[in-house]
Amino acid sequence: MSTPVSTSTLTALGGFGNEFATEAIAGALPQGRNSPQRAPLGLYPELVSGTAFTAPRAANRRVWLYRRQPSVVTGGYQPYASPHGQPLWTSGAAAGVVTPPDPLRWHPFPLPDAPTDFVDGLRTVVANGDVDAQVGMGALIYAANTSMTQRALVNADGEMLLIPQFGRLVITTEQGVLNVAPGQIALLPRGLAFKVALPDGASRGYACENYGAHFRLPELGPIGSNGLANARDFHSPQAAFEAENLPHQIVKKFGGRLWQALQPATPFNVVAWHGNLAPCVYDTAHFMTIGSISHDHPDPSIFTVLTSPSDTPGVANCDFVIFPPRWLVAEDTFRPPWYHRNVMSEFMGLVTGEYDAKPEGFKPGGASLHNAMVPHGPDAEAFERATQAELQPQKLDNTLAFMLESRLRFVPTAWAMQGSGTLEARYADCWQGLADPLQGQPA
Ligand SMILES: O=C(O)Cc1cc(O)ccc1O
Ligand SMILES: [Fe+2]
Repeated sequence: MSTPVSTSTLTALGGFGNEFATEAIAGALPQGRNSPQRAPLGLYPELVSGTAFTAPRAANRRVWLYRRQPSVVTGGYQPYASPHGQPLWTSGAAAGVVTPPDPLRWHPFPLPDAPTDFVDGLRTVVANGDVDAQVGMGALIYAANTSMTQRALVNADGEMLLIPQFGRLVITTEQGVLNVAPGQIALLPRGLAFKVALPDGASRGYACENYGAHFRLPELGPIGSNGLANARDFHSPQAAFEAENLPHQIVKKFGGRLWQALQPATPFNVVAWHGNLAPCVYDTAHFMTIGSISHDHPDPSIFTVLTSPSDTPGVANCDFVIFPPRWLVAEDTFRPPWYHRNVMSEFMGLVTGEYDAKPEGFKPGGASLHNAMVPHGPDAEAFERATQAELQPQKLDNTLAFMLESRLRFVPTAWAMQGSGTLEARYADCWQGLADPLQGQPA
């Protein structure tokens, strides 16, 4: 059942993947059946299936919408062309360039000069898999300065995880309104219409377009029944619809391409809904972080917020992992990440502050890529600092980095490698200062 919870801005529904029931007009939700002969208020029932009808009950996700007009009224689509064009939101491995076996890092991505909204401000940085196979994901950056007003986005290719880096987002969805600030994340189901307003003006952040299985909370194993991201801290909106029924352009991502249609009425016309497929917001400040209280640096899987599984148990299509403020107390331990090579591929971004493995070179609004088996770890400066430090309890504060980790190698786009102008030319040099301690000693 849905539990109403109060936040400062709205009364939201607490829980992850819960069976919620919400109505913007009392009595709008049918009782005892999903599709009565005549639904209350004459509304149209519409079912959105986020999983196959026959998916196991524990994984099954769907929502019933009760709306003023069903979404079939949108009508026909044309290929999308905005005033500025949007060829830079590409999908899957096939749309990328040849992937070098080097570690890659990007300076903060630029903000637009011209008026640019969320849709036109999206850029694919790296991607893997294939939208039609429902496998893989894209890691994107958005940089925008204009609110979407009479324009909505529908992504049929994947769910979208938004990670604002600066500037708040107000996201109007078919199922209600989400307020998202940096430090928080939003998860928007595949196929849901939404539009993004920017109350602070300019705004930048990261997006994960997940073509694969729904993000879910990870298993907790020996951690037990509490911890990491707790289900109750995810908030879905109450049903809300736009009173002003204005025409909207619908931009649809479908099969790796963008399409547009003009409909005479708003798609944000859902008066009531019930189900377990819903957009939600999560504040990373609520993450219950676990770490070593003896010695050694644990695997970063302890920081998993959400995971999109693949067909192989334990091998993720995508893990969304955060590095939040936390205490370091491990004794006789090299505290930053170890030097490593990983069969999984790692894309990282920084929302705020410093990341302990790269205190200087990795900047908020930038990104890094360490693909499968690409060696990486602390830069020479971080190594020097960590090996010399007196190991007092230390608070890593005012910081938030994240990682999108995937079983599939990430392929950078031409925009990431050239167009953005932000690829660091000599990232790998950050390790050149790592001296050989046996240099000069007799063999
Ligand atoms: O490479 C990185 O910075 C991410 C990372 C962090 C960590 O604590 C352990 C392994 C790992 O890949
Ligand atoms: Fe790593």
